[in-house]
Amino acid sequence: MTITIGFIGAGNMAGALAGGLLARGHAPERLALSDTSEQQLQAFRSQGVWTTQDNQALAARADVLVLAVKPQVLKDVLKPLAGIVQARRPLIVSIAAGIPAASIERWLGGNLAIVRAMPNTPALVQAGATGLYANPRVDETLRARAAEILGAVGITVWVEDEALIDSVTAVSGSGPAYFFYVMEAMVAAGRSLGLDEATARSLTLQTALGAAQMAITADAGPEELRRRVTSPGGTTERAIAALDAGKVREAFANALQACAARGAELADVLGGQD
Ligand SMILES: NC(=O)C1=CN([C@@H]2O[C@H](COP(=O)(O)OP(=O)(O)OC[C@H]3O[C@@H](n4cnc5c(N)ncnc54)[C@H](O)[C@@H]3O)[C@@H](O)[C@H]2O)C=CC1
Ligand SMILES: O=C(O)[C@@H]1CCC=N1
Repeated sequence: MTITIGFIGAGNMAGALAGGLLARGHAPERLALSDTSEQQLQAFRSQGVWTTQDNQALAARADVLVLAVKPQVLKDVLKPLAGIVQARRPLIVSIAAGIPAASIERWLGGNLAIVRAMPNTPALVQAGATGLYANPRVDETLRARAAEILGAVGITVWVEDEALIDSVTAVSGSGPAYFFYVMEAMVAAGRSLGLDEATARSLTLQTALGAAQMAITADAGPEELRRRVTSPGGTTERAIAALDAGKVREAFANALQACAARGAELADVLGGQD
């Protein structure tokens, strides 16, 4: 891509995405990052990426403007950029959880091509999963461009209903945290069964990796794969019965519901008028 991709906010997710683009061979001089914190920019500047603490200067050179600040500060970050954005008309790619495309468009002066993207932190190890939604002003070329940027760090899927971005957030955006939570619980349980920390940890993590690799490559879905582990009258059966008795499925349903609802709440609280 010969276009310049500019990131506003150079934190965890922007770092992962920019790192993925560099690893894919995107020219460093075609990347630009801005952040109020100079410390966040140093590592990228040393790789030849253009950096600034001035968001206006960043917006003045970006063909694609990736919004990677927290949802709580997005409005204040964008409003001063409306003039420069209206003059340059970059593709806007927002990774901010909850904030509707219409709010972003309004804060930036209207009539803009906007993609909402919901990536996740495994992007840091090129194993990300991103859901994408495009507003009606995004044509096929711009769709391909957005998918190429997010595709540098993992898989991408499109949703055609913006409300489904909150569902994507519930499954994959926040999803890594659920798996880490399960890992924490398994390590702790392994320790209480007499394993030392290092042993419980390495067995847990390798099992998570193996299960994910199997689930991605196998000829069968997770339910069948689970059945193949579960010998009738054996040990796994007892474990799954205990998980069912603990209503773990219901807990996951509630967790994802709460996550998606928080996305909608952020839209109401932070994305409202003005
Ligand atoms: N962390 C995650 O798992 C995911 C985060 N997101 C979204 O990505 C966005 C960024 O999240 P993280 O990277 O985790 O946060 P972060 O806190 O690591 O990065 C945000 C960066 O924005 C900078 N910043 C703050 N005010 C600024 C301003 N006025 N101008 C320029 N830079 C400014 C901060 O210094 C910081 O480096 C959020 O909107 C979040 O909803 C989306 C998917 C997953
Ligand atoms: O927790 C959050 O709000 C962000 C969005 C998805 C993952 N982290």
